[in-house]
Amino acid sequence: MTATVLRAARPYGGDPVDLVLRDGVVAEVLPAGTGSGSVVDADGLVALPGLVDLHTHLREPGREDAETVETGTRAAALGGFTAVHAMANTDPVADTAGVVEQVWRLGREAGHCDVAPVGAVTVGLRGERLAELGAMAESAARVRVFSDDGHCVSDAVLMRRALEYVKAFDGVIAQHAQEPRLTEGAQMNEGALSGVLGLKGWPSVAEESVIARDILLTAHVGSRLHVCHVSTAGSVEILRLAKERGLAVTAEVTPHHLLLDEELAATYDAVYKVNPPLRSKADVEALRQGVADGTIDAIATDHAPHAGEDKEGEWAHALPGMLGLETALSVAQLALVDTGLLDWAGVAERLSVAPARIGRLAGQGRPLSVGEPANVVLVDPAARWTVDPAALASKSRNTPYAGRELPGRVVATFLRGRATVLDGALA
Ligand SMILES: NC(=O)N[C@@H](CC(=O)O)C(=O)O
Repeated sequence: MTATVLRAARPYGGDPVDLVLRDGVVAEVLPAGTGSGSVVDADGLVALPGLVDLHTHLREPGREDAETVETGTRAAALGGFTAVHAMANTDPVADTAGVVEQVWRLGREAGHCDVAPVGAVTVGLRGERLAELGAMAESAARVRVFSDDGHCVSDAVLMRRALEYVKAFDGVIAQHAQEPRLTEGAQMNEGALSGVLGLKGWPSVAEESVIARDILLTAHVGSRLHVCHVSTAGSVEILRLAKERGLAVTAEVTPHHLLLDEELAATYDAVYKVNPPLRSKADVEALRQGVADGTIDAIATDHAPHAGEDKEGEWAHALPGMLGLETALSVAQLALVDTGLLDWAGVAERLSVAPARIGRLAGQGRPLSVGEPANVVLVDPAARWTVDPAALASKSRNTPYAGRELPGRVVATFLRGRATVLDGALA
């Protein structure tokens, strides 16, 4: 097979080299300008391992009007991702081997990136009895991450059983930490602003109390817990304590919680309505620090496409959720790299290495060294682009960054040596 030479690419932002991709792996790492093969000019571009998303809503089956596996994974590749975890809150819910295999197969057929289906923890996400976790783990989809995302596994006995069950196949329970009674009817962050705007508040303690309980349960049964989209300073503090004790807990934060805050609710534009809600400026700062010091292991998009009618009209009636796949790397650069909190190696760790490790995805999140799978993204950190919702590959338009200029552009993405994106467009 002809080699592809990523000419003068800068792995992790370091010195330029020629990365030679052949037969699906990084075949050689040579002095810049010396590799031979089909050349991609990567001068000035940062090379990172292909990004891995722990939290993507692909909406298929059930809401193909908002997204499909094909359109969602296309958006993923354009965002620099070589693998995504597809959330289970589909219709039907991904709570059986049949549904997760269907999603996994659709991902293979689309071919834009690997799709790792997430299995539901409970049947129908109803929080009443465990789904067939073992059958999903043993299916062709090889499920390792289980989540009732959008719904919290609030029953302590069920949560304990789920944590115990997944130990058998090294699975992880990804908890959407939201105490249901404390968040009934909640619309935005609880605080002075929610009072002023007349929108029912979602208190931080609704998230923090579940995280604290789950950490204790995990420690008790000796299992693995992952906390989805952490959004408060208090959650970061609890996670920091748990990690100091060496507990097997990991956590993710979304790009939007690292950049946007609750003041956007004052627009009453439901594009800013999301679950968990945008928080205070102090929370945003604590989340950034948490990512920088490793308390938060991963950045995960929570890409949540919604059809136009579900986001129009009154805030209280709109569905929560924002697009994320095509802007994640740019937002990470803006919030973390350009602020000096993280270098490119840190970005690779949070957006590729850690999510692959947490999801137990073989062949993803690997170093850019000889013999490793050639999953690579090339990003131009000097580029600037203005987000045009109509130009996104996602089937939905609910980006919170419409009209906003962002730094950093994905130039190319390679999945096992094959270009899925070249010159910023689908290959
Ligand atoms: N994150 C979101 O705001 N929305 C999620 C589900 C959810 O977490 O409520 C979705 O599926 O749209």
